Amino acid sequence: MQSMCKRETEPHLVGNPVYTWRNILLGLSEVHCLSRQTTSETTGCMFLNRILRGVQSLIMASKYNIVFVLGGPGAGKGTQCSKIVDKFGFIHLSAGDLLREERAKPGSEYGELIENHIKNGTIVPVEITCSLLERAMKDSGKMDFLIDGFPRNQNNLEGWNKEMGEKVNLKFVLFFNCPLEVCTQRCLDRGAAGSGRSDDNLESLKKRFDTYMNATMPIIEHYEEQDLVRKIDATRSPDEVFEDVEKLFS
Ligand SMILES: Nc1ncnc2c1ncn2[C@@H]1O[C@H](COP(=O)(O)OP(=O)(O)OP(=O)(O)O)[C@@H](O)[C@H]1O
Ligand SMILES: Nc1ccn([C@@H]2O[C@H](COP(=O)(O)O)[C@@H](O)[C@H]2O)c(=O)n1
Repeated sequence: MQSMCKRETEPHLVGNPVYTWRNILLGLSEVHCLSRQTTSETTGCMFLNRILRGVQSLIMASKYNIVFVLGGPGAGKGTQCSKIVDKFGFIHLSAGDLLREERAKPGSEYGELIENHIKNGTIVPVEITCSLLERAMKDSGKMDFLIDGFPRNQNNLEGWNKEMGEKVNLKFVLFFNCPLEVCTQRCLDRGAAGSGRSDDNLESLKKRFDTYMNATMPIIEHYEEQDLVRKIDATRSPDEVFEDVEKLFS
């Protein structure tokens, strides 16, 4: 049977609501025509597949698109995220920034706990971080997010998967690879330039690196096994790093 109308089947359109509804309606109208004609089972399956693709596309369109951004303290995650935002219109949510904001709220029930974790370079329980992230996502009214500095340990990963796993489409994990010495110097310079961060000092940095090596690297390895990690050499200048980054979003 001849196709009644040209359909869009390009993979990049999957998730696009117009494409989704168009394919569902075309599939349904073809099934309707088929039911009035004698035709093979194979052709029927083809049209059913088309409908299923449309439904799948609809489900994808209703999910948040996520890129996790990971790397050591000072690797340049925030710097690159702001360039991605400018060029590709994502919403940047930094888990660390959200925790610092929560800590600063007068009367926050978690303020003290968050400050203790930040100073010690340890990781705040996922229930707190995940709910801050989900609230920020909902409040933005947008669908495409860079989630910077998350998931940082097994507890982050499990809590996120439980609460958000079904609501998101994880596109990839952007990993800024940078040696400890370079990262340390960047954070110390940031502190000296007046970042005001209670953890841009040598004592906190040692603890943050410990957490990074022992708790965050296994998470990156976990995503590597799923072929989701896009590793970038973050030792170069911000513009040079971005040349590689933008290729992943184009
Ligand atoms: N490619 C780069 N070369 C040199 N300096 C950089 C580069 N990228 C960022 N910086 C500087 O290093 C410091 C840390 O950068 P940034 O805040 O982007 O890192 P981060 O990975 O988000 O850090 P953190 O995890 O501690 O929040 C900043 O002062 C920033 O200006
Ligand atoms: N998922 C996270 C992210 C951050 N933290 C705490 O915030 C500190 C600063 O994080 P940056 O990403 O801004 O460097 C970090 O050392 C943690 O104490 C967290 O608990 N969970």
